[in-house]
Amino acid sequence: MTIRDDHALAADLATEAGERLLRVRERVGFSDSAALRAEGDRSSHVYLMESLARLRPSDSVLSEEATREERLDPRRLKAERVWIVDPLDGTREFSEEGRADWAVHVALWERGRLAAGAVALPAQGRTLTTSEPPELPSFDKGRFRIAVSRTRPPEFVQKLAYLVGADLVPIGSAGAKISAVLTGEVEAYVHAGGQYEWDSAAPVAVALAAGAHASRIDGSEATYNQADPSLPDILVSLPELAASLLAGIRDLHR
Ligand SMILES: Nc1ncnc2c1ncn2[C@@H]1O[C@H](COP(=O)(O)O)[C@@H](OP(=O)(O)O)[C@H]1O
Ligand SMILES: [Mg+2]
Repeated sequence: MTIRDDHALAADLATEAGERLLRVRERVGFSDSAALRAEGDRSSHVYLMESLARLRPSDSVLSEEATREERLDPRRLKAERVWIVDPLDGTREFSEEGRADWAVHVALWERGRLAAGAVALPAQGRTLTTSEPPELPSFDKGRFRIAVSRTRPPEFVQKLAYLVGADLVPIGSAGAKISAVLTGEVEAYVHAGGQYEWDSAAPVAVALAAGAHASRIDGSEATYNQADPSLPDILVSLPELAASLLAGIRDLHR
């Protein structure tokens, strides 16, 4: 692997981790889905940790699959550069044969902001990256589509869809849902009720680089590398839709 810069490194690592996950699916099979999920999470985490230790030895890493002690390591809060990774986002969908809505997330946080990121969608054969952000589709007035969790859709989102004139599209994985906004399968993603920094850091980095709207659902900036990695809600949309979605969410929470 030749390492050009942080954007290229994020893309290369996410893509390679994704190819390894496709091989794990082939090797382990789908008959014992718990075993497949565990092997996918573990092997992808080990690959990303070993690669980052070798290629960026001075940087810190925050990974979903790290131990609690590793995640709470106070050195991360003093570090200038922290890689925030989700080795397998949409673990449930990864373990279901035929599903392509799962992802590998690799983001770099540097001195207070997301500096680079990549989302690999291995079963879709593509990686979205900050080095070459996707060109956003344009939005014509009319009904639009909001991606929601297949298994944990926020309670208010059905009402929100009614209010703003949208249809809900259940998709697994935060990375796959945010990618769906950037590639034109849906126009927005709304989540609330629980999530962590690794679920959104890389896809939000790519969304912002592409010119999409990405924020907390109250409109404030999503901030990363906090002591508590919980980041329970997120809104990503085409820029034209952000104001009406934020207004709708505000009305429903009044
Ligand atoms: N209420 C909640 N609490 C904690 N994590 C949540 C959550 N809802 C979704 N997530 C996490 O966000 C990711 C996308 O979820 P979903 O597919 O339901 O939209 C999943 O990551 P992992 O697959 O990495 O665990 C899932 O665990
Ligand atoms: Mg995740």
